[in-house]
Amino acid sequence: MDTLTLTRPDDWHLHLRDGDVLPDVVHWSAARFGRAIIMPNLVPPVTTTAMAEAYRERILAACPADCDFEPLMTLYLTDNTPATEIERAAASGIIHAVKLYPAGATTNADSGVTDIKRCSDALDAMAEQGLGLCIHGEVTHGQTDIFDREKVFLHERLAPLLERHPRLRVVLEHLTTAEAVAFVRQGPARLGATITPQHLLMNRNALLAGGIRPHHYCLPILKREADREALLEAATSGHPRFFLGTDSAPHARHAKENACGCAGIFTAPLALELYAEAFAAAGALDRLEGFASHFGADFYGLPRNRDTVTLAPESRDIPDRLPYGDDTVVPLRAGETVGWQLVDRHPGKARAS
Ligand SMILES: NC(=O)N[C@@H](CC(=O)O)C(=O)O
Ligand SMILES: [Zn+2]
Ligand SMILES: [Zn+2]
Repeated sequence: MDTLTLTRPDDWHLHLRDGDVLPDVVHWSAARFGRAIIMPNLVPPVTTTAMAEAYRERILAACPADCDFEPLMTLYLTDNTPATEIERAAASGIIHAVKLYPAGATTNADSGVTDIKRCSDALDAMAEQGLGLCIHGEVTHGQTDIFDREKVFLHERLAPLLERHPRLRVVLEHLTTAEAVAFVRQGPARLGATITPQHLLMNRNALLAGGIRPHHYCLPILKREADREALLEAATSGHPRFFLGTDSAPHARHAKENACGCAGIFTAPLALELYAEAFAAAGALDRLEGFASHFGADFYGLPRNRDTVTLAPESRDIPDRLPYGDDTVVPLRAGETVGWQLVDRHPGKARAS
């Protein structure tokens, strides 16, 4: 089979963490993607423009010397984010979205929003400034079944939010259900969505059948096979409001292999390769470039990348563990293989600006 050359893709949902693990994490993404939307759920969260600027500098310092990776920063929305902070963020030129974590919904979401109506001023300012809202779309009230949290969020939270803020651009992150796919399709042109490789390749059997697999635990949690099929259909459909967002989310090995293991799957070392696998299995490799390299940039109003990456359909072994500061991290497919290899990157040629 032939190699596959694509416009260099971007990752519209990425966790890089901070501190001594940063150099161990960022190079994987920088080798594959031109830009990435960097999630702000650090401890403490990135709630101000000044914090985002400092974090961006730390990311750039941790990048390999020859890379031209561009971190697109985000702000962490809280009940108290003032409209002035949104204006500062928009004026900074380095912040490209604001992230809504419903309080308690996921990893480091404790400072998230308790009631989105408290954020009306900030959301108005975002619509005014053209700054989009990225959403972890799950309700958090304890009684809602974990498998229903996304579905309930769509109708109880997202639909009213879109109505109250008719000019706000929204990205519903990491879709996991057929309901979410339908919601986005029926939604307005200002509603986009990202899809992860794990949700294209696995259903909840991969988490729970024949033993519990903590490295397959992420939020929103893996759903049924019918949901996976709907996601794969959406991703490979050529619909321009579905685009790539890996949600690569590293955690130290012991924090995952734990009686109370935390949520997040580390896919950065093989993320693009996993998408190629999913698209190849669907017979839709010709649709990968739109999903991975065009639609996200178009939605964010940014120029498409000019350079390319090349993948070959050759099996690559994935190590059991990878370095993670003083610790190790277990990537998806640890001790197994992925069916594609990154063979070449043609760097240097900048994006149109
Ligand atoms: N996806 C996850 O399971 N975890 C993410 C947070 C998130 O994106 O919800 C993380 O930061 O670890
Ligand atoms: Zn999330
Ligand atoms: Zn995430």
